[in-house]
Amino acid sequence: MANVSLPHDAKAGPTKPEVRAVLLDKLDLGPTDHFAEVGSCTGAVTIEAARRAGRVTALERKPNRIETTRKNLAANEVTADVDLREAEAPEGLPEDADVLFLGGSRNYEAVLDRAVETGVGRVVMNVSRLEVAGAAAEAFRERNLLEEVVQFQVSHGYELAGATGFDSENPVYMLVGGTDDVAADDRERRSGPQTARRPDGRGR
Ligand SMILES: C[S@@+](CC[C@H](N)C(=O)[O-])C[C@H]1O[C@@H](n2cnc3c(N)ncnc32)[C@H](O)[C@@H]1O
Repeated sequence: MANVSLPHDAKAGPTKPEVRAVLLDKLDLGPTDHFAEVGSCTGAVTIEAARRAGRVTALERKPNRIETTRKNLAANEVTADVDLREAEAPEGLPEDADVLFLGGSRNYEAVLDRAVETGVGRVVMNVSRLEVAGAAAEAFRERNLLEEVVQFQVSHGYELAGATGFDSENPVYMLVGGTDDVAADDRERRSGPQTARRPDGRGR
């Protein structure tokens, strides 16, 4: 993966590189895709998306953070047309997005409603708080958007008394779905269906 340079900081983010790697696999962006992002913040995801999609529309509600996105974007090489909007979604969302990423959770139900109305093919949301993850999974299900829930945690090794200890990052809940049946079929073929049950059939 090409490096992302983030010389400018924001109070939240950036989405960590390992999380971005999984996210990019789920977003499955191609050169004809219009990617929309809610909560661009440091721009780490915006930059990665702008190297893969044809167009990017990135929204951020906080003026200082959209400025951070802008500066970090300028410090990196990207190929897409990028439109940065200071807006609180669902305000400012484009009508013709193919892929939507919610990195920020404010108004997420209204954002998902808009995704359904405008027929966004793939929708992915990252959540770090347990209660928000549960409510958001329910909101995806109610709108018939949910295909997969992925939960993972990254730990980084560090030198500990001549051996290796680990520092753990917060777990991430990634909700993956969309309105695009073809894309869903493709993903299912590649990675198997969402398992509501454990392979041993015990359903936990
Ligand atoms: C966890 S940060 C996202 C980090 C980002 N992916 C990165 O790599 O820097 C969440 C961001 O979403 C923004 N946000 C939350 N809800 C939003 C909404 N409805 N519209 C626009 N921005 C939103 C917050 O201001 C915050 O900057």
